[in-house]
Amino acid sequence: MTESVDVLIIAPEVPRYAHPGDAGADLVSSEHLVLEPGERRLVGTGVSIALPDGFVAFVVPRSGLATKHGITIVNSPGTVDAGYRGEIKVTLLNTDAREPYEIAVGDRIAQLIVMPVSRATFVPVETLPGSARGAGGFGSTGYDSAAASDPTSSDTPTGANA
Ligand SMILES: O=c1ccn([C@H]2C[C@H](O)[C@@H](COP(=O)(O)OP(=O)(O)OP(=O)(O)O)O2)c(=O)[nH]1
Ligand SMILES: [Mg+2]
Repeated sequence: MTESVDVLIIAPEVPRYAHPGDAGADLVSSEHLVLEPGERRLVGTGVSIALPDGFVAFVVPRSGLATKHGITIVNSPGTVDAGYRGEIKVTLLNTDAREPYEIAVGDRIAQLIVMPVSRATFVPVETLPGSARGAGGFGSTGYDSAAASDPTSSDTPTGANA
């Protein structure tokens, strides 16, 4: 599916997909900066978009920057709402304990994933329907590959009448 997205160009270039079939279009830095170890900075991309209603764009890190230089995005995935018309910016963080990281204008610093999104209508209820998982989370299924939830576990309703 190729969605047409209006883009206001301030940056050196339109966000590009490196290869056919890539999910993320690269976002470039519109500024020169040096991220010191442990430093975070809001970095402009020079790009503003108008997503079709019913779509969202996620701002996510590039794996090469993460693996080789410890550069990540504090609020990954950053959420670009369909109604947003401001410049897309990226809150980069240098997680390297020792090395600063220099970014030049035009360097690809993040990637943008455009995808359909549904909006929920939240309906207040007294009790939620039961489920195999129930309220289990945060490591409730254990850690080793052999650990598995008990398939015979009963569905446990939650909420006021639990
Ligand atoms: O990484 C990001 C995340 C968000 N945004 C822009 C697009 C988004 O539509 C708007 C609001 O984002 P979010 O809702 O995450 O921020 P907030 O702190 O809740 O601000 P607001 O009160 O404006 O919603 O900021 C970015 O440019 N980059
Ligand atoms: Mg918000």
